[in-house]
Amino acid sequence: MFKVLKRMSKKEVGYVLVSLIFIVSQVYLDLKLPDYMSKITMLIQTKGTLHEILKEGSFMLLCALGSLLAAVIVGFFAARVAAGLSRKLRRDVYYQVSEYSMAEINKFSTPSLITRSTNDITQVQMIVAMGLQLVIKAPITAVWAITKISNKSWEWTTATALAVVFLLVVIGIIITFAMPKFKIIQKLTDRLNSVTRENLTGIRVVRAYNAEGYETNKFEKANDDITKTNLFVQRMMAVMMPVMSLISNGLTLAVYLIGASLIESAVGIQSRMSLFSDMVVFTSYAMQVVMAFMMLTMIFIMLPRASVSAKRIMEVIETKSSIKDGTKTAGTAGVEGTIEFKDVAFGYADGSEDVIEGVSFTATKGQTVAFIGSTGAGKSTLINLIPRYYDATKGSVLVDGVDVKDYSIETLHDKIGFNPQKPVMFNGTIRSNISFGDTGHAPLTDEQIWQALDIAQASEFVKKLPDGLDSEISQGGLNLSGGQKQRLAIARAIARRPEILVFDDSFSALDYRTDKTLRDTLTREVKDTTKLIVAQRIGTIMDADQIVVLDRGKVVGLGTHKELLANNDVYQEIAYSQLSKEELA
Ligand SMILES: Nc1ncnc2c1ncn2[C@@H]1O[C@H](COP(=O)(O)OP(=O)(O)OP(=O)(O)O)[C@@H](O)[C@H]1O
Repeated sequence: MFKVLKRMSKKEVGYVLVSLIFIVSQVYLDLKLPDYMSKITMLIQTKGTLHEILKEGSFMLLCALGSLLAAVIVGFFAARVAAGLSRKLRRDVYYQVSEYSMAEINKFSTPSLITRSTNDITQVQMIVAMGLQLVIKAPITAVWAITKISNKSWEWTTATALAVVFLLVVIGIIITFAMPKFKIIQKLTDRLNSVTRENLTGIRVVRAYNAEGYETNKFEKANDDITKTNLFVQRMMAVMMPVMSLISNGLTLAVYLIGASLIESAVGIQSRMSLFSDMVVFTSYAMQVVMAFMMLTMIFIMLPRASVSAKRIMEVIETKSSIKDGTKTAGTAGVEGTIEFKDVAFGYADGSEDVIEGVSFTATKGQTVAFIGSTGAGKSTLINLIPRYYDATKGSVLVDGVDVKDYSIETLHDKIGFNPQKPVMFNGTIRSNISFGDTGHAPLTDEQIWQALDIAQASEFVKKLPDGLDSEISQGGLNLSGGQKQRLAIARAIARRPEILVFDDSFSALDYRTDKTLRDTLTREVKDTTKLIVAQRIGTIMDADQIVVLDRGKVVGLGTHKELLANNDVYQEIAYSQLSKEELA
């Protein structure tokens, strides 16, 4: 929690300090009220004039108004500090996560990162807003009120001390039982998010497989768990409030009982009067002490959950990306467009088995290099090493003759047009999706966008849309077909005008004819661009300059279609399972 608070800006610290002045004034004014009450009581008993009573009453009213004003000002500053801090935290989390490699994102999981940047930050915001008012006010009030009553009758003081002890016991019980529950609430929120997210993103599959019941059970379990935990905590709170009232009312009663016996045993009207006035004042102060402890209890209730949240936020902020940015902003002259893998190995987790081993090959400028292999052979993993979504654990990946680790990430990504296995579309228009991403080139003209769409075989369907390039694309491209999304994603990569184009199974949703036309157009129109193509279909890669055959993470064949068909068992097996001898010839 402390680490989170340290992230406050100087201005916010300034607000806290100013609030401090107003909090002290508020406590001072609140504790002044009983004095006026005492004076008014005395005046009434000693038959003071109406003018005198009104005068004291006006001061009392002014104090109350002053206290109210101070409370409003503190509330205003507290809200500003809390909102400012949470904005900063959201920003810090966002920027940190943007720098994460896939390894860190997988480590936290997407639903957890979403909970951390929303719900967890809200918890911290709430505790800061309330804490600023209560954490500072409660102890000041308690100490100040105690000093005010300590010189009165010891019987009354003892009664107050007993009430405080009771309060501490209640707080202790709450901390012991509720705190562990609060700690798990955030984890349960993560789970609920994860289950809901999975169900929503996979809704079509869920329906198609009549798996609503199964998914509902999963959701109900997550929902029940969080509800039970919340109920437990709320019940504790529900018991706590009446117990607190009981203690404070019991204290008032005790003060009056003690007062009655003290007054009875006092001699003379004057001393009785003074005792009565003391009793009224004491009750007020005692209430302030009890109130202060109640405020502290509120903090104790909220603090554990907020500190768990703060820890979860700091975990994200303090986790550094395993991908360290390099410094180079240019490749070696004369070898532009070259990609070289030198004895590369990679495993997903520390100590886990390598899913890629001893991979070596070179693709030169303008070449098309294809990767083929059975499911899980490591094709996607291999090409993910080029834009450094993961870093090779052994060997090196060179782009333009320079190790990818030595490039600044921005330079490296500017060289690559990467097309992941699942095409990703963003909320916006076709234009915004194609001209997505700053490449350092001038902004794309409509002509360039249409050219990219032409190459990607997407212009035909875009032209048919009523708003052409300005047609809306909904989040995730839900209003597009799988093939349309793939073509737009391919157009986006081409439009970047990169040195290297990487297609991870990007032609799978295209029919054979479109697949062939697209590849022919690519070869013709972007002939100087190096193309790396991962594919399942032999037809897609037959014309490649080089084909890398992968099997269980190892290169088991390297050559042209003809060479591999003649002498590579794995390639032959894949090829003959898809096409006839005549088609392959
Ligand atoms: N994020 C990940 N964490 C751990 N293991 C992974 C991860 N992604 C892939 N793997 C494992 O790495 C191996 C290679 O997977 P990869 O996705 O590279 O195969 P692929 O050849 O592209 O398969 P496909 O053709 O089905 O896409 C598989 O055994 C897979 O289980």
